[in-house]
Amino acid sequence: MKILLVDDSRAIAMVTTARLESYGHEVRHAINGQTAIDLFQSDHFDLILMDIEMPGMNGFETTTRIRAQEGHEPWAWTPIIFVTATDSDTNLVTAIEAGGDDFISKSSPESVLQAKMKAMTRIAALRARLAQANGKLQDQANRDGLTGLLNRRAMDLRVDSLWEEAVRLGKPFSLLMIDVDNFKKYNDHYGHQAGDECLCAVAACIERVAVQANEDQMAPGVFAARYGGEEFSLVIPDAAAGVHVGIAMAVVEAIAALAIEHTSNEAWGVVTVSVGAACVTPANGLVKQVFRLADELLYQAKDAGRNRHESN
Ligand SMILES: Nc1nc2c(ncn2[C@@H]2O[C@H](COP(=O)(O)OP(=O)(O)OP(=O)(O)O)[C@@H](O)[C@H]2O)c(=O)[nH]1
Repeated sequence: MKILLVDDSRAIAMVTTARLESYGHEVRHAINGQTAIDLFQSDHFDLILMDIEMPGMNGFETTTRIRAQEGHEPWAWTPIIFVTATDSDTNLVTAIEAGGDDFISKSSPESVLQAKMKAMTRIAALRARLAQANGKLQDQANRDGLTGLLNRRAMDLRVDSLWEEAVRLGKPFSLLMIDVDNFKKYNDHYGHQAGDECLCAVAACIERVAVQANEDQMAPGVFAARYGGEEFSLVIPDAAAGVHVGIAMAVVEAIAALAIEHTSNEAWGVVTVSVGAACVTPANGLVKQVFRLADELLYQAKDAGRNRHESN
């Protein structure tokens, strides 16, 4: 385990560190409460061993502050064991109230410290697995099950905060609505399963355009999402005026270049998309107006014959 040892006595800290290292743990020492908080902010620990009596900020207050910091992160909980010379019931109650998990006396035999470390190692391993599982679940909740792109809910959440920032800083904000042309006919002709595969290929292609635009520094932070059905979005949070037009053009060309056969998309014979590309600069008003504008432009692209983009 990686342990943060908080103790105002260098001599005691040296002895404890040597013991813990001999059990195979990695130890960082904080000489006071503030240093402990600073280290906690900049590093990750599996366990904190916290002295109670320290000059200035004592162990209880340090713990309360650490817990307050953890409160900002869902699922974060670092076990804290108080280590003290005064092994009183009052100390135990205060320790738990302050957010501690256990209590050990400085006079405890080595075997007790060793046993507690074993128990904490198990908890640390469990926490790591839980954090990993939660991360995976969180990611799954944000992804569209078919295409793997961000889903509508995750996109809306991101758009809300990006829009707020763009309005606050007076930055441009662009949005592309991308719709597969004559997709009902594709399903009718090739079947629903083939339709699903086609949507996956289209999604991957849109994602590639987004990654490329990011890598080229053309549109930092651009991301793709499945808006719903056969409709996708590209959100461009901050790009120079006109960049949305270039990206819209790139999407239209890249999808046609996939050359996925679609005989009922008569003018082209392959799968194509239409794109409505809206840019508001500087961002102002409500974000739903940008969606409405992108939708209007998309319908103009459909009316004008499909396999094209319309931009403002
Ligand atoms: N295979 C498959 N089809 C889907 C999925 N989601 C939506 N669709 C189909 O997408 C089709 C969309 O049809 P329409 O809204 O009529 O649009 P369109 O045929 O693409 O015509 P235009 O948009 O005018 O070019 C419908 O047939 C939906 O069933 C999906 O996840 N998988």
